[in-house]
This record gives sequence, structure tokens and C-alpha cells, in this order.
Amino acid sequence: MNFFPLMMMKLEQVTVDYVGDISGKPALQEISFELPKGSWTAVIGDNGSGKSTLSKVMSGFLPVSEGRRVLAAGHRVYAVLQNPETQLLGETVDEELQLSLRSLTDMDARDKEKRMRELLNEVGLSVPLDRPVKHLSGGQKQLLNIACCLGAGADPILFDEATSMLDPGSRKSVMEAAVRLHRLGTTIVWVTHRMEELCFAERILLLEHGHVRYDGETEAFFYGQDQAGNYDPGEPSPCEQLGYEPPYVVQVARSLHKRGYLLQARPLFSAQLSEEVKRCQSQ
Ligand SMILES: Nc1ncnc2c1ncn2[C@@H]1O[C@H](COP(=O)(O)OP(=O)(O)OP(=O)(O)O)[C@@H](O)[C@H]1O
Repeated sequence: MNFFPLMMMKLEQVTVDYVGDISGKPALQEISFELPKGSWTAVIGDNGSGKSTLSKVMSGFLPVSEGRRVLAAGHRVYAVLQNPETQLLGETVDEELQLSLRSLTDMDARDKEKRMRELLNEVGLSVPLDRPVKHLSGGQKQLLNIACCLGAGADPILFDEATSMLDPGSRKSVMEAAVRLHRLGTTIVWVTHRMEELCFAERILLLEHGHVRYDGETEAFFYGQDQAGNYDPGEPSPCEQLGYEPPYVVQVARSLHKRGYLLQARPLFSAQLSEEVKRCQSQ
């Protein structure tokens, strides 16, 4: 089988050992996984588990000590980082977007302006093109970063704690923009500490002391099932076994399951839970 029509990235037995790390243990130890094109993978782990190191390896910023990282030909990883300030170079929104469109040398100025407005629209950022970047809020700067990724045709995009400095409203806007990009087929890697953000991912990679401790589907992470595919709500889920608190929606659903209600439902979002409750009431 040809690997790369389907896969965006592959890590094979990747180990990273920082020179001068006093812990004496590698930051990443023999990590292997593949990222399918168009997938959404979330990476979680406690402080010091190796998330930032993994992000840097995936972005190509950090060489590996052992193993290898392979990226599909013709792609490069774009990152949206925690602090949007560190990524913006232009004085105005227009300048920033122009930078992302610089490869479109055949496009005339009017079409470029139209494209820039489309990009802002696609990420839900309604500001004029001549707005100075320094007058944008943190959330708006993050949306501008995402619009630039979109303009540059970025795939994959790695969001490294991209919402951690934002208020709830801005966090929601950034999530919505990422969801739109994913629907357009972009491969997303989402590094976070926030459990509710994991629900947008199809797959969870959980790091512990530089190892992958969990690699599986999001629903299975929060709800769990045995080898035969059977579900016992009395059994702790992988999320609970690994000492993480599930999002509130999952907690509510699990407690209903334990009382014998909605046993087939596996909601991850409040809208899904309320749909399931409505369905149950109408039966
Ligand atoms: N530049 C460095 N030099 C030496 N050791 C480092 C360096 N960067 C990270 N480490 C070590 O590598 C390990 C993993 O760190 P990393 O920053 O990747 O974890 P993390 O999961 O991102 O943590 P956090 O959630 O606190 O950001 C830690 O033991 C850390 O001390």
C-alpha cells in the first residue's frame, strides 16, 4: 500500500533526549504513531509529560535523538501557538494576510483583497483589513493566525494550547474556526489541557513521562468498553483510570447510564445529550 495518499505524518520510534536535562530520562521515548490525512487528533498529558516536545518534533522545529518523523511530500506543518503575539509579523490585518497569500503571484490586487475578506469571513473575524494588528484582542489575533493558515493552504495545522490565553467567548470562536478548517479537510493536531476540547477530536493521544499511555478513539476514551465491545457503565473508563476528570456532559451521561438510562448514548457535547434526553422522553 502507498502510505502517503492516506497519511499526513508518521513518527517511528521517536526518542528525544535533551542535552543537559537533569531528569536523566528522555522527554519522549520510542513514540510511534501515524496521522491520517484529514484527521483530528488531540494530545493531552500532565505538565512535563512531553507535549511541547512532541509538538516541536511534529512541527519540525526539534530534531529527534532516535527514530524518524516523516511528513507527506509537499506539506509543511503550520502551528498556532499559545501566545498569538509571537506569530504575527504584519502591522495590519491586510499585511498579515498578504504574507500568507504571497505564493499566489498570479492573483491581481482586487482578487487578493476579495480572497482576504473571504478568509476573515471563513474564520468568523469581522474586522476591516486596515485594522492595526495591535488593536486586535488576543482571540481576534488567534483567528487572524488561523485565517493566515487557511490562506497559505496549511495542512496539517498544529494548535499548541492555542486557547489557553483566551476568554470563553474567544475560545469558542477559535474552536469553531478549527472545526470549519477540519470540515474543509485539514488535518488537525490539538494539544491541550482542557478536557472539553478533547471532544472535538476523533482520536486521543495521552502522554505520560514521555510515553504514549493511551492512543484511541475519543468516545472509547471517555466511555470505555471491553475487548468484545461491551459497555459496562460501572467500569471506570480509560479517562477515569488514567486519573483525568471527564467533561461535564460525559459525567452526566455516565451517571444516567449507571441508573439504567440512555444506555446506547455516548454524547460528548451538551446538544447531543439534550437530543438523547428528548428522544428518550418521546419513546
Ligand atoms: N529545552 C529543554 N532542555 C532540557 N530539558 C527540557 C527542555 N524542554 C523540556 N525539557 C524536559 O523535557 C520534559 C518534557 O517537557 P515538555 O515541555 O515537553 O512537557 P509538557 O508536557 O509540554 O509540559 P507543560 O504542560 O508543562 O508545558 C520535561 O522533563 C522537561 O523538563
